[in-house]
Amino acid sequence: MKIAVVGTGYVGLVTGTCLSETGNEVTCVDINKQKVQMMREGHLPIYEPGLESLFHRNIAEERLLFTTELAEAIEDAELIFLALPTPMGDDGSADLSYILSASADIAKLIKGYKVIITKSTVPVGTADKVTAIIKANTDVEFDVVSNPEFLREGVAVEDFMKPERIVVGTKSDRARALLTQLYSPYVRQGNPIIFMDERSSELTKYAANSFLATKISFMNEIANLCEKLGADVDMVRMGIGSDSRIGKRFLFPGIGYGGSCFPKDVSALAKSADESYYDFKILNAVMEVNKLQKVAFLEKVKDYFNYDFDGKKIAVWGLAFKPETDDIREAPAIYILKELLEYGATVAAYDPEAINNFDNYTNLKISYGDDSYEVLKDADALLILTEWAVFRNPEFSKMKDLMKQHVIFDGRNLFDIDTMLNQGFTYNSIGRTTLDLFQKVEE
Ligand SMILES: NC(=O)C1=CN([C@@H]2O[C@H](COP(=O)(O)OP(=O)(O)OC[C@H]3O[C@@H](n4cnc5c(N)ncnc54)[C@H](O)[C@@H]3O)[C@@H](O)[C@H]2O)C=CC1
Ligand SMILES: O=C(O)[C@H]1O[C@H](OP(=O)(O)OP(=O)(O)OC[C@H]2O[C@@H](n3ccc(=O)[nH]c3=O)[C@H](O)[C@@H]2O)[C@H](O)[C@@H](O)[C@@H]1O
Repeated sequence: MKIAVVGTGYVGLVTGTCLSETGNEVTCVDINKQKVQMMREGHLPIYEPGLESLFHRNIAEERLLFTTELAEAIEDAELIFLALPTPMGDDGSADLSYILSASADIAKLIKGYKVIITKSTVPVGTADKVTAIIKANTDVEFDVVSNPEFLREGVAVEDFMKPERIVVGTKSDRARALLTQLYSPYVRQGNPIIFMDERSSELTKYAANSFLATKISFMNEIANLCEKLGADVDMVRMGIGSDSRIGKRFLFPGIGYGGSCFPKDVSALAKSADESYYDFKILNAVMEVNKLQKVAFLEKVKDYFNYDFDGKKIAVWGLAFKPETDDIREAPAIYILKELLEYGATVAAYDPEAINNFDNYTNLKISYGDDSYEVLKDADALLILTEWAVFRNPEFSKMKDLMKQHVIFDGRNLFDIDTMLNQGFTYNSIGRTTLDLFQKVEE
């Protein structure tokens, strides 16, 4: 099939590449000229495990092309995917301007039947808006389909190639047949393509992200309670996760969810509810808990140093909002590092992939190391903010040789508490240790 993908970010580039992998001819279009040039020269603009080999293979087979010209991308394509940003607007709702203006541009260019497919996360009613805009600009036949994407960064290729489900919102039989044909290679293991109306499909995406965010905020509150009650959240997590009605996944407490999606999507759903005069109480609590989680983590650090970071060096492991990505959008590290600098600390940070993005985006006056150990030299404490695999099994003796004070604040519960105490570290993690325990260790 001939396909156009509009927008080549984390979703568009993975979608385009994975659709070309099953033999489709895909042209990806982006307004960012530098990015398109880079991809034409065979370089990936993002770090995403497993993407590079597929990207090179399909470029070499001439099934994956890149352009800055919308007209060129959509000319022969029957299916046009919109993988454009839908960022959080000033009032917390989803900003649809990219989607609506691209739809108008597409409408002015199409000459024959097209299916315009929204992959971006968009509020309920967007398919209707896109349909109205296209209708106002062309007499050509078309269908608008909602096809939300559920991939996770870091495992995006695997998620796209073997999705647990594909959701398609359309009332058109013609579009349904085309999408069934397109996606059949991806559901050979029997995972369903779930067809529904456009509005239900649009809401499914927000409901999924909001439910996962709710699980995380719930566990963060359980973790906070564990610290007050002297319980261990990892034990509680295993205890409840083995109940299949609850499930093991997305129960990890930490320093709050980040990324380009959960924060904006939970907010957008709450805003949609508001606009419909529905008070979605749970969502408001989910956002509030998330906002406070990183604040509470930092509060422990501030407490430990009596709010005085004069002459203190803080080492940081992890800047990305999660491991296996270079994405730093809404990463808790941004808030935490800004605050540490405000309080006068010197900060040295290491992340395997996200340093460039972090530095370009925040421009903070911190130093960056080439590896986990470099940043530890003379550090008064280490903060672990992202659970990259490379941090999981460090040489503790080497760490101690480098650090001035053997203090670790672990925002991702990477280590066993007894091991850390035996190694001689003052160790604080999420929902497992309390400041009281610190004091005991020091006595
Ligand atoms: N990042 C993720 O893991 C997931 C994101 N989504 C949703 O997918 C959508 C896209 O997200 P990302 O890929 O993360 O965004 P992104 O910000 O990484 O990429 C968007 C791309 O669109 C390009 N662009 C902007 N205006 C354009 C135009 N008029 N024509 C052509 N290209 C244009 C930008 O230059 C950029 O390359 C959002 O709605 C997001 O909520 C859904 C599932 C997963
Ligand atoms: O709509 C989207 O963009 C995507 O959002 C999330 O994917 P992603 O943001 O890539 O990452 P997740 O693995 O979901 O993690 C999100 C945040 O939650 C945090 N998290 C996750 C799981 C957990 O148990 N605890 C926890 O704190 C992570 O550290 C991270 O900051 C969803 O998992 C995807 O299904 C969805 O397609």
